[in-house]
Amino acid sequence: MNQSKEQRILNFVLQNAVRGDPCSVMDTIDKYCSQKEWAMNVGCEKGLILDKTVEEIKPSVVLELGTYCGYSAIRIARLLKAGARLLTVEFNPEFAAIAKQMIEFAGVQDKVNILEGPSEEIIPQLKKKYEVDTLDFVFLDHWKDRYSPDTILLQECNLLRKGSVLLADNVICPGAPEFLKYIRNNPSFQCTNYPAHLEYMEVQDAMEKAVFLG
Ligand SMILES: O=c1[nH]cnc2c(O)c(F)c(-c3ccc(F)cc3)c(-c3ccc(F)cc3)c12
Ligand SMILES: [Mg+2]
Repeated sequence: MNQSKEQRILNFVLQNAVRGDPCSVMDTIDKYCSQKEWAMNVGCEKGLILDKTVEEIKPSVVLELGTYCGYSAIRIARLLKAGARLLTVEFNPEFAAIAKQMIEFAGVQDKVNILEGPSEEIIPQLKKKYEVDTLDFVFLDHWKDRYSPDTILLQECNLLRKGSVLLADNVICPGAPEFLKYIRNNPSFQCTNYPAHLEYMEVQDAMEKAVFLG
């Protein structure tokens, strides 16, 4: 049975990156996806915006929606302080299996917990099943139509506290107009837009940061 693109990306990393070196894994994925096969990793330009946000917040508990191959999970986990943890949600079991291997190869598995399933089912379980009190940082990178319902769900589940930061990928390409309308018109959020480019392409994209004001 021929391999998936995601399996090819993993194999390229296993053969070319340095085990236990997160930057080497990120660089190797970026190399493969810019030179051989495009894939929807956040990439290096938007990845820098993600890095700066994580470094600014110094979060203890992070939620990522949309693991894919684990690129941004590795990107975030490498910056987390001792004892801090990343919960990353992926509904596609093939992607989750690839991400698990990618995260282990990078050596950040002790900081990362991959939760397989739809975000709308997992978010309500975070407090009781995953012992989360509140989230310091949420990276939305799953499916644009889920951005606003999941943001509402996070609030309903009391998972946000004053100062919790949301960062959403792809608000221009493919675009999340409903989310932008919701979050920018909501007095409980302070929004900032970060123009960038679609990963590995010369196409406009942007990330939106939203700080929960409580
Ligand atoms: O779905 C996504 N989740 C997270 N990040 C994504 C991302 O960073 C992307 F760049 C794209 C993208 C954008 C433009 C394009 F042409 C192809 C894919 C997608 C995406 C959008 C529509 C789909 F039908 C499938 C994938 C996603
Ligand atoms: Mg994305």
